[in-house]
Amino acid sequence: MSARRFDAIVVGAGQAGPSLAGRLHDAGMRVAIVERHLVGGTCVNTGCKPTKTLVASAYAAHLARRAADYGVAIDGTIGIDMPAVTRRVQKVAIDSRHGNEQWLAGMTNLTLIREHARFVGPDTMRVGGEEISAPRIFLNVGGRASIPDFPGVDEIDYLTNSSILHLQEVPEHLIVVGGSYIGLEFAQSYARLGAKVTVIEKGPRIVAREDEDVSAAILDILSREGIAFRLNAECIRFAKHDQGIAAGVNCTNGDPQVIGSHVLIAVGRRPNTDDLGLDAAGVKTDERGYIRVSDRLETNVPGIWAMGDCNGRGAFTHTAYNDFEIVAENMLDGADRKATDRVPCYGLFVDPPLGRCGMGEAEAIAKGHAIKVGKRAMTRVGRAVEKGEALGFMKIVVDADTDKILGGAILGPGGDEAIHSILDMMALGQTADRLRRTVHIHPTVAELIPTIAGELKPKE
Ligand SMILES: Cc1cc2nc3c(=O)[nH]c(=O)nc-3n(C[C@H](O)[C@H](O)[C@H](O)COP(=O)(O)OP(=O)(O)OC[C@H]3O[C@@H](n4cnc5c(N)ncnc54)[C@H](O)[C@@H]3O)c2cc1C
Ligand SMILES: NC(=O)c1ccc[n+]([C@@H]2O[C@H](COP(=O)([O-])OP(=O)(O)OC[C@H]3O[C@@H](n4cnc5c(N)ncnc54)[C@H](O)[C@@H]3O)[C@@H](O)[C@H]2O)c1
Repeated sequence: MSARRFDAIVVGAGQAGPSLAGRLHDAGMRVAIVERHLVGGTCVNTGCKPTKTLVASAYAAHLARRAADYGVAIDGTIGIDMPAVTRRVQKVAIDSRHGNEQWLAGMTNLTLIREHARFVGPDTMRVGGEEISAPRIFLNVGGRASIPDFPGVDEIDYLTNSSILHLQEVPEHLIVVGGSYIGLEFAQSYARLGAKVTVIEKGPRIVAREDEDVSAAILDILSREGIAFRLNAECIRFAKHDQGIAAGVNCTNGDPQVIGSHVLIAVGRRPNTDDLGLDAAGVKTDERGYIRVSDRLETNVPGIWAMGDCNGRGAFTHTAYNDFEIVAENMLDGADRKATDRVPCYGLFVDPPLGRCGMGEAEAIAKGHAIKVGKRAMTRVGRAVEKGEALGFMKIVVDADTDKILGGAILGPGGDEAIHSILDMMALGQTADRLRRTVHIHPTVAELIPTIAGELKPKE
């Protein structure tokens, strides 16, 4: 069988693939983009967009219940129309997906192939009943929920980040396994929509990649909203129960178990590289299946690149998109961009949100930095107080020897936005003293960032 020839093949229409396909197309190439499921990938269909839409509905419910705090009288009870919440969540995802599809359809020299792609050689892939080949292949295959082999897991109907977004009813008692980014966003959303929620986390604290003060503050905020936490939950196991599902949380002490109506498993992601035929192309992965890439995102096989979650260099939409920029500019504009150039950054969209950039205190110390830290509680941030949302804190971590900013964390109203004022200074390699001398708008949460940059204290 002779393969249909293209100038470039992009596998996966997630967060890097379509943008790259667009640039290659505009550069005059004949491009195939292969997508086996939904255009837009995880972020658009089952990740960022629908979850942040759900978070917004949950916030509205929360604020409505707090109306009296603001002197607003609501006559009657606050009800949740879950089918309407889900319709809204799905509409935002579907509109975005359709937008992406229309954009791709508008490219005359681009072919969207709705099939699973698998290598049969270093420049050839099987897609459905045909083979296609190109001198350049770009992998943007993303990842999926990892479902460990918990005892009993096959006997229950569990939810993932994908299926939970279609619920038509508020769960009576949602058990969330995994106390990290995915688990906590859903836990708070469903609690605010009226579910009883228990988070089961095997580690001693939630969001363990964060500094301890961040984990503790988020635990406090979520606990105050009535979410129950079972930490140090070793040997998680499941069984059917008269009232739904029983989750065993501690094998050593026998019985302790949580009985819930629904279980969401959110214990991490795994890359979609196991069914890509990478061996046929000779592309190497690490022991967890992430495709090994150089800083320029080239695999070990010339002519094959890997972008986004599947290369293990980032796990976010903005890192996937930045991967596209790196590959496109290096190839088409003669640039020399690298994944190592970017300052790590992300949000955790519980309410109030956490904005993060660079290193935390623990990481900075572990990497050998002597550090200074500036920190301020949201109770001392005017805008947070005025909004009636004075929860959390902000902090900045600075190298004590060079005064260079190493990282920041803002947990509080607008923390996901305000963090960019620290992030941009870091991207420009600036010092805390330079940040201290900037003037920020009053009254904002970001207004106090120069102030904390001027109140740094040495930290052991
Ligand atoms: C619940 C949840 C919430 C999230 N929230 C945020 C957030 O707020 N902010 C943020 O930055 N990130 C968030 N993320 C992470 C973000 O969604 C991902 O980092 C991002 O989607 C990665 O993009 P990608 O292009 O690498 O992969 P994906 O978006 O996963 O796209 C990969 C595509 O490749 C396709 N594919 C895979 N294998 C093949 C094959 N062999 N042949 C053909 N097609 C294939 C898949 O069907 C998929 O469409 C969230 C993730 C989840 C799960
Ligand atoms: N706001 C965002 O940007 C956002 C939101 C959601 C997801 N994401 C991306 O998706 C990725 C995956 O998120 P996640 O929360 O699923 O995974 P994660 O890897 O961040 O956390 C998994 C959590 O589950 C716990 N865990 C692991 N195995 C367990 C077990 N057997 N039993 C109980 N608990 C267990 C871990 O200790 C950890 O707390 C994140 O790394 C992030 O990059 C980003």
